[in-house]
Amino acid sequence: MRRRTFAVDIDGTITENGGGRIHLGALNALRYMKKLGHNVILVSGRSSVEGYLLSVFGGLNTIAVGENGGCITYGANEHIMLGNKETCIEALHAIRSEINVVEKPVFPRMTEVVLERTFDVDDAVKIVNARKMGVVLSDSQYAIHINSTGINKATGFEHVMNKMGIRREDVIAIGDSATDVPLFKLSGLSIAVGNAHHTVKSAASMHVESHAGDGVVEALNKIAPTLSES
Ligand SMILES: O=C(O)COP(=O)(O)O
Ligand SMILES: [Mg+2]
Repeated sequence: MRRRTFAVDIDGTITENGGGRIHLGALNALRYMKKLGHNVILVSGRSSVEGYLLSVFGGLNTIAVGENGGCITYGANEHIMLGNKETCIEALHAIRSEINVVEKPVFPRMTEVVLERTFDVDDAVKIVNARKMGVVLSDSQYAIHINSTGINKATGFEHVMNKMGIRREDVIAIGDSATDVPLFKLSGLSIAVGNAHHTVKSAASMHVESHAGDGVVEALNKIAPTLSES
């Protein structure tokens, strides 16, 4: 059997709703993929520790890419950090001098700044680009992230691919928002769940009708016949 690697988003993908509750059918289906011998790795804008703990308790590969690609956790004391949080904080101050923004109450971040979705991202992008601040902003539909330039879910997941010798053609990405698009482009097969914006669906190789966790179950059922190919 050809081992595939599922790179799976969390919020809006393996959850039941915006509240973050895990869709047990989706988790069960992903755990079954792991049982078949495939890799299943969470790639999220959440902290890498949240993703790591979910991977442990969820029975997936005990690796997690968090902070929108800025931090990869391989174990309790093994964290790889990509990006410079100081630069992101400077950008926050620059944005805040012109726009009212609120930091989202999330678990501590090592490499990025996370904001509530209470402002127009494009307005903030104009501010940081005009000042050439070396950051990128992205909206996961759950939060707005300020990461160092060049840091996104693809760069974070590439660290895992290099460490594990995973080929792009063997990666299957599943996600729901703009922050998953870099991962889609990196993957041999990418799947957008039904609640994804049409621009996200267009960036994926396929999309399903069902939303979030139900969409993950639908997607895995759809591609199951191809997974047994060598
Ligand atoms: O943006 C976040 O913090 C979480 O969102 P994600 O799991 O969909 O990447
Ligand atoms: Mg998401």
